[in-house]
Amino acid sequence: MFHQSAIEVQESTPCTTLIKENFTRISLTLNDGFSPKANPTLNKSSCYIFLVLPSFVITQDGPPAVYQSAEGDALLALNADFKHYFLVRNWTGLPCYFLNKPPSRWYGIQCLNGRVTGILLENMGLTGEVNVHALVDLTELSSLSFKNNMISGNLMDFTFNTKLRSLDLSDNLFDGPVSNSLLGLDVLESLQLQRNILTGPIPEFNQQSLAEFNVSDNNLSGKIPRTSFLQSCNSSSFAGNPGLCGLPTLKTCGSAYSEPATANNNKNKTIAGASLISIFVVLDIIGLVIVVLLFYVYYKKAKKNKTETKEIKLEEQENEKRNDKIGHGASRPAARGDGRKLTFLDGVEHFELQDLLKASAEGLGKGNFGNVYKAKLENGPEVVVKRLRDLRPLTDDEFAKQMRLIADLKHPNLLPPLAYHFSKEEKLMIHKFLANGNLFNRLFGGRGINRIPFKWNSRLSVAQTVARAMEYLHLNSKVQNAIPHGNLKSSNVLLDANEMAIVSDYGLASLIALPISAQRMSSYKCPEYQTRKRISKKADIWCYGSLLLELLTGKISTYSAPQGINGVDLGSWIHKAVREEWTAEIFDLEISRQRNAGDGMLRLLQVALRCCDKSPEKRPDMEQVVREVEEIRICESDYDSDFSFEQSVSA
Ligand SMILES: Nc1ncnc2c1ncn2[C@@H]1O[C@H](COP(=O)(O)OP(=O)(O)OP(=O)(O)O)[C@@H](O)[C@H]1O
Repeated sequence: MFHQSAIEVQESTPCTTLIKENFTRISLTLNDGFSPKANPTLNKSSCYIFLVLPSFVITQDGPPAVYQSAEGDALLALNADFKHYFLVRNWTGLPCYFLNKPPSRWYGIQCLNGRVTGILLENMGLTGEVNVHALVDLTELSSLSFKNNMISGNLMDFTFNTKLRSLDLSDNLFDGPVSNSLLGLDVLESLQLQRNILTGPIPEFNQQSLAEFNVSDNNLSGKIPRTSFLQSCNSSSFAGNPGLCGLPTLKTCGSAYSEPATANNNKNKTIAGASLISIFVVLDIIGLVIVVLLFYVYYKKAKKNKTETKEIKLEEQENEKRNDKIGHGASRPAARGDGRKLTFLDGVEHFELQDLLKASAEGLGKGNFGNVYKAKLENGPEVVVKRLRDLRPLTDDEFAKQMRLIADLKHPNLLPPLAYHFSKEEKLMIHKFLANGNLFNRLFGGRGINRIPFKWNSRLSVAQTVARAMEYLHLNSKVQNAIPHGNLKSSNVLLDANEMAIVSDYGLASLIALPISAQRMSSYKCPEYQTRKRISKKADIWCYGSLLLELLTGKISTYSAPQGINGVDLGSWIHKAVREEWTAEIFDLEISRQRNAGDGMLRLLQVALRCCDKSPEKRPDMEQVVREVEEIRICESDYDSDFSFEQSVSA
């Protein structure tokens, strides 16, 4: 039983203040969309607080529980770090509020008795840095998974999460050391930290509870501690950390990692040490002189940097003001200093960086490597400006060389860069603007009543032109140490005014640091990279096959799904469909109804499946692919009729 009373809140009364001042423990019953943190002041007409007495929530499936505002606040702070459009809309109201079924409506949050016990936010493309202290108030947390996102920053402090059993932060961009606070988690059963950018030594994990442990593919270094738990792990748990040594890996450690001294050799060391004291005194003096010198140099440098930072800030403010003046919401690229110039790859200066900054700009989207803007130059063309971030450290010359190599690839179905800008603060690529959008949107966007059908002939033509462009790249690319395209997917196939496919975003793999390209580029999603960390130009072929599967099925593939959208593992799905003989459902209805399309669709499907073969060696090369897709004839008539499957798919 509980009693309700309602008080009307004065206009502009901060709800949090009211709660704190009047009641020690209260529960709130409010409309969705309320969050004490997000809406500290509520409107008089919309804010009624129903006090629930006694002061705890009666849960329907457990003992009474107190609403933990600190837990709610901790989750909202996480939400603010991620700024994920879905979570921002979904995490409203109160988490773990049990008066209504289902008990928790916050996506990814598990609750028990009104407390947060689990956070499962996997494969969502989450970005941002999580505060190190983000979890201190989530003391009932038993499982946490941020698996396969793009979260960066140091690992969190887990000191207060003593009930944590399962922690999965794999496939992210966490850097810095493995937190020692993990050693205090006595019930931890599974720790998955693989495929991040963690550095430093492995702490001495030895909890009895631990059953699963993986820190592979980071940048960890030093000798693996000789605790019984770590020594019982398989060497694959440590693989892909070039700096790690000692058992269970096969890499022996050099003398720098020798065992701690025993009592016996301590004695010897003491004797030898006495004779070395005088040497150390001399070395100390030399060291002191070096330290003083270093301080002096550092001080001079810091002073210089401070002046430079101030200059940059002033310049950015100036740019922002200028953008405001011409009324553009998007924060656009700023550039400064000596590098205040654009380099045109055809050798002719068409406009200046300043013209670009003055032009009216419109955000086109946020790619995996930075924001993309359309800029309309005064009396000039419309261009696309791509701000590149997360590049590996490159000199001016290295960047210029890669740009030149990319620009030298000339084919009617490739979109070369027009110009670039390289400075310490900003790396930009400029392309011609193509007005008809990209293949991803053409295939999957606007599937409503007003949709203009994307007919078989157009799809086949896209398949053929993309194949030709890819063949050219494979035969001519000289971009160093990288697969020729590296990021082929439907959003990187643009359409010109005649729906002709133009392939973009090629050759960038050489500019991006490996852990980042492995996270974000479509070619790294191929099976051989997922299982064995192997990558070759055959990954491009796999991407091409995956693109064909999207064209044929009208379904979004996991390999190209943008952040926040779930795709389908199309290769497995089709094999299942073939096995279970419901082949007619494989093809997108928009094309399967078309007369004469059947034979061509089946042949293209066979090419696609061979390109997607799990074994890279069995995939055809691009020349062979071009021959096969060009043999498929464009239909003379492109009208709809019932198409029945007389042939079976032999995959
Ligand atoms: N030259 C262009 N003309 C028209 N639209 C473009 C052009 N270049 C990019 N776009 C559009 O801008 C958006 C962002 O492009 P971008 O290539 O950065 O991101 P993405 O393809 O989603 O991911 P990735 O960074 O992995 O390539 C996409 O919708 C893309 O189609």
